[in-house]
Amino acid sequence: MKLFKIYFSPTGGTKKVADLISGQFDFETTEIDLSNSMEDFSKFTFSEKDLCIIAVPSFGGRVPMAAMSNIKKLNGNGSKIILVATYGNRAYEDVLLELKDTLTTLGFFCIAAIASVTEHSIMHQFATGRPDLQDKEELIRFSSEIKEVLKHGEVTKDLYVPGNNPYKEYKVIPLVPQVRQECEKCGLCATKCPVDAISKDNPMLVDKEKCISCMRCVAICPNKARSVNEESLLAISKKLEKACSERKMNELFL
Ligand SMILES: Cc1cc2nc3c(=O)[nH]c(=O)nc-3n(C[C@H](O)[C@H](O)[C@H](O)COP(=O)(O)O)c2cc1C
Repeated sequence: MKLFKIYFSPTGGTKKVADLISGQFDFETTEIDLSNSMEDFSKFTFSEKDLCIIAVPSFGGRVPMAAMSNIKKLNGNGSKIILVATYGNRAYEDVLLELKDTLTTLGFFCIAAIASVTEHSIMHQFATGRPDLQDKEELIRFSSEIKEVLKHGEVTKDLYVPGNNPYKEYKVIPLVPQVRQECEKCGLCATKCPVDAISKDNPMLVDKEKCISCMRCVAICPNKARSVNEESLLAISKKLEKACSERKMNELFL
């Protein structure tokens, strides 16, 4: 059995979770980074003998569009798949259902789903430091349960995952990171932007229409030259404080 670890992880939280889960399976592993705009996603071939793990963050309760457009280039060919939604302690709403619907149509067999809380990539005061030790133990336990089900061939035919269809309408978060003088135009952000929103010739130039506010450029800038507007951040944080503050649990659907 081969394992494919497929993820969209602009700031690394989702990848941490995907790494943790895939690390529990002792199979030869191929990584597929859905944020790599240079990748040819149609080249990957899966079979009934394979196991895939797909992990994406909740962006407004939906699968990020940039991830979805690359997911749609995959061909499952009967491969089993574990669905993972990460979220910043507010809600993941329709992410697992959207993943399940899409991947089933693409020929994958959804055998399990996990919702995992990870530090909020915009408002870091929510779910700070997660996945923490307790999360890690839970994710390892979830993986063991999935392994048991696989071992005994007791996989459910029609996996239940929460969510609504029609899916929640995606509301764009109006937070395009700004560039400050510290920018040395090294171009790292332009190379790593999942939607090519930053000019490679002049990284000070950002296409606001293309930007998905994923915060990758903010997270990876070696000079910390990118940040979101403090006032807007404060206003959004205040709005979400109640919904995000109480510790949410990770969940397993089998
Ligand atoms: C544009 C955007 C929208 C988000 N929407 C939600 C949301 O609806 N609910 C939530 O709990 N967290 C939300 N988050 C937080 C992310 O889901 C969470 O931080 C995730 O771990 C980010 O993954 P990454 O570290 O792999 O980039 C959002 C983050 C971004 C950047």
